[in-house]
Amino acid sequence: MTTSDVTPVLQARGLVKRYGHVTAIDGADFDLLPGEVLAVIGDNGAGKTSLIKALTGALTPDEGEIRLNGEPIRFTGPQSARQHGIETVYQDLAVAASMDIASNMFLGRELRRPGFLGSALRMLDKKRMRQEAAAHMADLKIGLRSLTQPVETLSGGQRQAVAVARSVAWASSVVVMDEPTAALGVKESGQVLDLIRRVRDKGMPVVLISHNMPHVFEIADRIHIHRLGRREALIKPSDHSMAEVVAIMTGALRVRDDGGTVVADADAAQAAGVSAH
Ligand SMILES: Nc1ncnc2c1ncn2[C@@H]1O[C@H](COP(=O)(O)OP(=O)(O)OP(=O)(O)O)[C@@H](O)[C@H]1O
Repeated sequence: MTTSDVTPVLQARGLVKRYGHVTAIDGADFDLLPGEVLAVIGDNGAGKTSLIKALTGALTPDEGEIRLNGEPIRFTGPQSARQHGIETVYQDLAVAASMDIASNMFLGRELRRPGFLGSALRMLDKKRMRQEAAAHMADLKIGLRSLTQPVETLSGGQRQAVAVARSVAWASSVVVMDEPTAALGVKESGQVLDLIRRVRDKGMPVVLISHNMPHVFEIADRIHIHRLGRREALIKPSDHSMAEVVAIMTGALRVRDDGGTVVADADAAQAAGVSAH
């Protein structure tokens, strides 16, 4: 079976978003296949954030179509995307620092005690939240000593693991991660990359926005290269060198339909030390 036979989990065609005279998304396409880690890369200002916002309901595109599991869909906001199983892990490690790990897993989706205690007195079912949080952590092989520990006592990598586990627990279709290793050291980044692999191996497709080319090459099944508001290329890391990918991202090389490259800007290609093939 080729990739063209598979229905993408999340797909976009011809997305456009204008802010006054600035066109942040300029006819962008997007395809995320089941079970893959798709890296989204591009220069500063290329429009990655805007594209991801459109795909996660945080902005409404002016034009174009989004499909979820083959069905056209319109998100009315981030909540609507979440209801459709799309969870986003934001760059700023969006966790409530003073709350414990289990409470963070259920932030905004707290479980109430059964019966009157929950429905009338709104009492939380802390025991069940801890049990379920522990099960999710174990499922992703995240080793944390105690789930009653406040998140502020965790390392950056552990916090990121909590944020990832939370989104995986609630996602039924897609997990989007915005620069998940940006704030982390080498060892912690490695642990988060391992975690992303485990998420993928559970069958959950991951969209990974990253500026870190070694991380992208280490973990991505395919790379969506964004340039000037649209998808410039969709490639496999095994088919291209890192220098080529950077050259495609900056416009020095262009990808042909057969996957080869042509020089689009001779000076820039020479400066980047790449040639067409
Ligand atoms: N709310 C907004 N109002 C006006 N212009 C915007 C807005 N959001 C984005 N833009 C513009 O759209 C373009 C794309 O921005 P976007 O943040 O999507 O790029 P990016 O690839 O994510 O960049 P970076 O990697 O630097 O975060 C930029 O020129 C930006 O200034």
